[in-house]
Amino acid sequence: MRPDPQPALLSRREAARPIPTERDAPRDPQAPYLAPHLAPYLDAVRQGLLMIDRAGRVVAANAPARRLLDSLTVTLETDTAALPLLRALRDDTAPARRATLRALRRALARRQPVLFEVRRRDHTVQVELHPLAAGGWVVTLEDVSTRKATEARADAMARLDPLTGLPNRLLLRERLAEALERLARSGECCALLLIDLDRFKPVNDTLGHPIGDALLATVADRLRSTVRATDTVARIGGDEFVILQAGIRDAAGTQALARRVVDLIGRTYMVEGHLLTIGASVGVALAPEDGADADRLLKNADLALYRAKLDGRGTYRFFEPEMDARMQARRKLELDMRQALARREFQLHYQPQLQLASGTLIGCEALIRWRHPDRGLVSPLDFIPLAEEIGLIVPIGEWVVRQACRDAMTWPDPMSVAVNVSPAQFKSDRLVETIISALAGSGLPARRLEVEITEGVLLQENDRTLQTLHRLRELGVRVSMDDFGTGYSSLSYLRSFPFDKIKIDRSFVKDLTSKPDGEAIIRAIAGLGKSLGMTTVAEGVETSEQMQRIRLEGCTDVQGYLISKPVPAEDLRQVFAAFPQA
Ligand SMILES: Nc1nc2c(ncn2[C@@H]2O[C@H](COP(=O)(O)O[C@H]3[C@@H](O)[C@H](n4cnc5c(=O)[nH]c(N)nc54)O[C@@H]3COP(=O)(O)O)[C@@H](O)[C@H]2O)c(=O)[nH]1
Repeated sequence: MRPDPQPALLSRREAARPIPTERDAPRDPQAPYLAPHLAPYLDAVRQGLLMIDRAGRVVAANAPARRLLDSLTVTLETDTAALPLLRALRDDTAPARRATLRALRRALARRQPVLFEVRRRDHTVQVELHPLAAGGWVVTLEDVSTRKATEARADAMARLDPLTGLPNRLLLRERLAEALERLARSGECCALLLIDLDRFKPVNDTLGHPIGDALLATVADRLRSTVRATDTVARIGGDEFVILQAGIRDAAGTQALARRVVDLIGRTYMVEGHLLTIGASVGVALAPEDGADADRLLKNADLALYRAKLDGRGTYRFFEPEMDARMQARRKLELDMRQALARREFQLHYQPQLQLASGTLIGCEALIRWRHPDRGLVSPLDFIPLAEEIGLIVPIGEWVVRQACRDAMTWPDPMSVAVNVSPAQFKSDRLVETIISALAGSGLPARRLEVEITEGVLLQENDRTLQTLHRLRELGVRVSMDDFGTGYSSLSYLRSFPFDKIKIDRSFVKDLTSKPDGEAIIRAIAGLGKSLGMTTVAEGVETSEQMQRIRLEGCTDVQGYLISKPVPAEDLRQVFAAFPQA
């Protein structure tokens, strides 16, 4: 069969007709120029279909097209002129309408395809115009309401935290941008309160994630309950929340809110039968004075939060410009420290320890120094805390152990070397392997190495820490408890691990001559060491009188400026020569 030469939607007779004018157009809405035998097929198509002839008139429409136009409250009459019809497909909002009409006009003039959406309340119809090579247009209409609703729902979900239902970081940023824009117009202020939960991690780690999740949901409820409807509470990280306080006149209201947050979060929780206590640290930045854009405000609130944590947590701090300067200095120190190892800027000084009974030197404590290219010799007090915080203490500590073992190999046997080991090194899992490799690499016998730990080490993950200490002891390495008497539970730690040595903190030695109880404390510690079979070293001995008293109280060893200040490895030979050999 030969193909029909006529356009599919028109009968031969109809196609041969001249293009109707508005005046002579038939007015039967149910009878467009659709070939009757094709109508059922085209009516069954899901999309609406309109044909516009060269003269710009709608010459064919299927049933879905009519239905869709109906839903948009646009009446399609047979032989309607297309342009007014398209104009009637206006969006509800003026800017969208203008944009659509502009796009339409341009497309019609240039005979280019064009696609736009028409929204009427809960209806959205997508309209697409395709120019035909022979003149005229095909218009398709499609109801995209469901798809649009699904997209809108997904869009909303992408802006919410699924656990708490609070806005997430994305939505917070949008709200913050809106608030900052309003602020520029209205002269009002807004505040950003960055909230970090204190002691949340142990809850998660010890009781499991379901309890942690339930706790976070309750925290979210408490925060929601304490803000106004115009404020935004968001969750932007595991245990990080933000309150965007909008439309404030001064900082007093923000201060009251920050105080309320700290108090509210610090109250006890009952979660699935567990009585829990956590806390909150809050950093506050005000706009516009602390920043007129979202990034700066968040950064400054973070600096204030850092300060709140440094000041003991469970409190709030407002941003102050000096915080930024301090943070910059800290960042510079961090950058320099990261390079210091590779540039060999660290060095070890050694401070000898004297055995009182024999009068001989029995070993030295290794104390790190940093020879900074601009700042000169930097005290460990100025960089070890930061190195611990950022984890750099692990590689630095490794270097200390290796270097100390190498140096101690040059000293007379049985002189030992003591190295300070930080809590972070215990956490890293590498400590035992590092020590084994440092001993093997240097040839130093394990009995000549001593590890000094403080209470901070024993405070963390007790079982694992004790396991590590026992492994070191099995190797033959000695373990001593540093700064004894300064912590909360020094005594109880003596029961948890059989230390070889107790180092009495130098504050007790300082008090020896000035406070009446000074002597009694040193006597008690020395007695304790003796009964437990541990040696006792008094630190910070600066005068002969102190040494005399310490000897009388029963301490076995001393360390301090009286014997020698910490000196570089190359100066040790001189120090050793001043004392009798063991
Ligand atoms: N994790 C690591 N910590 C280390 C390392 N090296 C040092 N440190 C710790 O830094 C703190 C400060 O050390 P430093 O400035 O070296 O001070 C030590 C001595 O110089 C000082 N001392 C010794 N005798 C006296 C004295 O008679 N008077 C006086 N005023 N000070 C004296 O005491 C510090 C030794 O303390 P301790 O470690 O408790 O024995 C300090 O906490 C170091 O531990 C390192 O490599 N890793």
